[in-house]
Amino acid sequence: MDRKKSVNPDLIKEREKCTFNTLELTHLLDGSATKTEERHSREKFFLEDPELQSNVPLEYLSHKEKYEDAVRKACIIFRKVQELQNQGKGGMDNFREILGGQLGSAILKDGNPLTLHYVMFIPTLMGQGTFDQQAEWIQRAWNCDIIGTYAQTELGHGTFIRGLETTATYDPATEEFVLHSPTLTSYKWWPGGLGHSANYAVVVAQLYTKGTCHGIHPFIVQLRDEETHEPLPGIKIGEIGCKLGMNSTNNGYLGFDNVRIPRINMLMKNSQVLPDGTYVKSPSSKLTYGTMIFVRVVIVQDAAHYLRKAVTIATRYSAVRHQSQIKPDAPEPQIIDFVTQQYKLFPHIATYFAFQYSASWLWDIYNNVTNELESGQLESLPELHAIACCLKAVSSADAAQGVEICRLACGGHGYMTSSNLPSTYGLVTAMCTYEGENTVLLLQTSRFLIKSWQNRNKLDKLATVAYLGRKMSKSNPFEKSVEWIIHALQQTAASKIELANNRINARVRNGKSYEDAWNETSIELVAAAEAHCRCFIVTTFYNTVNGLNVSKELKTVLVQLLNLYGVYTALRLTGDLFRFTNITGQDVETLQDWLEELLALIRPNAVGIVDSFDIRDEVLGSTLGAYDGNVYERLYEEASKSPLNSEPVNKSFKSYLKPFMKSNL
Ligand SMILES: CCCCCCCCCCCCCCCCCCCCCCCC(=O)SCCNC(=O)CCNC(=O)[C@H](O)C(C)(C)COP(=O)(O)OP(=O)(O)OC[C@H]1O[C@@H](n2cnc3c(N)ncnc32)[C@H](O)[C@@H]1OP(=O)(O)O
Ligand SMILES: Cc1cc2nc3c(=O)[nH]c(=O)nc-3n(C[C@H](O)[C@H](O)[C@H](O)COP(=O)(O)OP(=O)(O)OC[C@H]3O[C@@H](n4cnc5c(N)ncnc54)[C@H](O)[C@@H]3O)c2cc1C
Repeated sequence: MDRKKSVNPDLIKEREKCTFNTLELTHLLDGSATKTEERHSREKFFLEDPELQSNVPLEYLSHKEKYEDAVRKACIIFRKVQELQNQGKGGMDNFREILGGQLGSAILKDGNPLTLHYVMFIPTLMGQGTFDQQAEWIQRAWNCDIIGTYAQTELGHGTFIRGLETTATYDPATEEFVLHSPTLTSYKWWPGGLGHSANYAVVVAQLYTKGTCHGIHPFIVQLRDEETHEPLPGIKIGEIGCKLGMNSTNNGYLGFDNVRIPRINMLMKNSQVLPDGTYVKSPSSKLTYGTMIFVRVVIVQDAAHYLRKAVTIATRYSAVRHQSQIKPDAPEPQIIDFVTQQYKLFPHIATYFAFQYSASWLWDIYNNVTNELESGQLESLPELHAIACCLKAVSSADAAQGVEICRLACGGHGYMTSSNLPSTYGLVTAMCTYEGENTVLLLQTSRFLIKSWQNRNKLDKLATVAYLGRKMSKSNPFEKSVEWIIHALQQTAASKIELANNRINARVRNGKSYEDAWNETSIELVAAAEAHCRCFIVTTFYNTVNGLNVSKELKTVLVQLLNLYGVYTALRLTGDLFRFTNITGQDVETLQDWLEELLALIRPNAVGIVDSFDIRDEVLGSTLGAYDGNVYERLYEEASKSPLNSEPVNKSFKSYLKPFMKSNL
């Protein structure tokens, strides 16, 4: 971070007030001082590369130019990643940062056309391919001799993947599969990089052999000539057009007209088609869905990273922006001194920590369960699926809302693209839809919760739902503590699950089918899954902070953030607490007082906390959030980049305005 330039005096004062060592927190969040150093050197390596600089702000480029610039940069980025990997530097961290919201979105502000190659194509080859298939494909993919994507969603179906229409029909005479798109709605639609970047794809299609449909399976399909990049015969391919955000990701469409691929291109780790067409079943049909779990897991971390960028921008801006008056005749205060402003910002700072700790927990569990699956143990898969679904849903939804609140907290200047908040919102809100639409994912979690509730006496091995098996008391006396909040959230989640279960049963007793009863109860089921997830996030935050070995000063701040997240969550669910715990109106006032106390306690450290995130100015990419706080100079400088300002009079004056003004005389 360049700290030499003149820094806004308000930010200097804020930094002097900070009561803890910001570097200690930076190291804690990175994992260690060495990890921080590695990150700095990685950032320098990428961000100071002259080939990765942009002269013209992205917004002023056409759709085509944006794509072409993104491909150019993506190639440079991944050449550099390969360089680092070859030097044995960084491993997985390089991918995490360059593909995710931290470093990746600094260089490719509106998405990376090669992300899917790394985040879904290679992981699917690894997770679904046999050893032979891995040997054949992974090295080529890894070297980027081929570029792939993950083509699952179709025009007609994204959520209900059992309803996909693309067919892969086995022909034993030639030992080939014939891929076909029988309808317009069966065209693949959405895959990142599919439009013009990828030449291969993992295509998810309905497998037919010996006249029987065996459901959806993944196939490796070549789409374009490896030399000329021309689409292969029978392949109809293109880009789907402009979107709310992510306009450089080259999302594409794809149709097949009886395209033949060799038998060995079906990914056969879990189920196989033998040369004579005999189908060998997978130990679990859900193993085909493995890549989706992986991506949901990494999205939680990504959502946290985008949120911390947004709160850094809005908090620094709020410290340098002066507006209005709190007392007559007093100077205009920093807007961060308005308690409503603190309420907009600080709970989202705390939320970042909450998501970060849940994301780390989830990543570890994901790796454990993946190892178990490798050795044929499938027992933990449903719990992993359930917790990954709700964490992906809640973290993406809250991060999107948090980014939008940060934008609003920056007033008019937050609406400028140069604040980087609109584009960050575009990237984050997409997460609510991709990799499983959030409502749908919460319903997946509630499926697991209902089953867990029905088996609540046998839950000892299931960590995330263990509380359902404990006797909980509605009369647990109120205390101003996170322990009480966790207990209240458990009570709430358990009661909501129980109620939803009872409502389904009642509907079934009244003659409804289980499926209709489920649909009629689905508002409550979603609410139950959300309550369960929020309870999990607070509990994980609590367990993590309690287990940390840090200085007293830093611990104090982390406990304040934990308390703030807890009380903020509890107050968002006040109605539920009245229904399911013995809380009184007086207790809610106590919680409200506590929230306000915490905002005041966090206020002197707010800038220090976001400084500890140690996000370089280039990564923030914001006129409002830079370390030096020179907001107005940056806004003015950015305005000068508008192509309209390159000439004093635009030609439209002569063509339209002047004749129009004259004709009005
Ligand atoms: C060396 C290699 C280098 C590579 C390194 C890479 C490193 C990366 C680092 C990280 C970088 C961080 C950056 C992140 C950036 C992320 C950017 C990503 C961009 C992504 C773009 C998005 C891509 C996509 O959107 S792809 C398409 C995704 N599509 C979906 O998600 C579809 C959603 N629908 C479904 O999942 C299903 O259809 C579902 C679940 C809704 C219903 O399925 P189905 O009808 O079959 O099931 P049910 O009948 O409802 O249930 C049956 C049963 O199965 C259980 N189940 C369902 N799903 C799963 C699962 N996934 N796993 C396990 N079990 C599952 C379900 O619960 C039921 O169980 P029961 O017991 O019967 O109740
Ligand atoms: C930016 C972006 C990138 C993407 N990248 C890829 C990619 O690389 N590869 C790929 O294959 N796909 C990709 N997708 C597709 C994405 O995975 C799907 O859009 C997503 O899974 C949602 O499916 P859908 O669009 O069919 O929504 P729908 O299912 O049609 O959702 C519409 C509404 O219906 C509701 N709904 C649907 N089913 C149910 C249900 N069972 N119960 C209750 N409500 C329901 C939803 O809650 C939602 O409100 C991408 C999408 C986006 C936006």
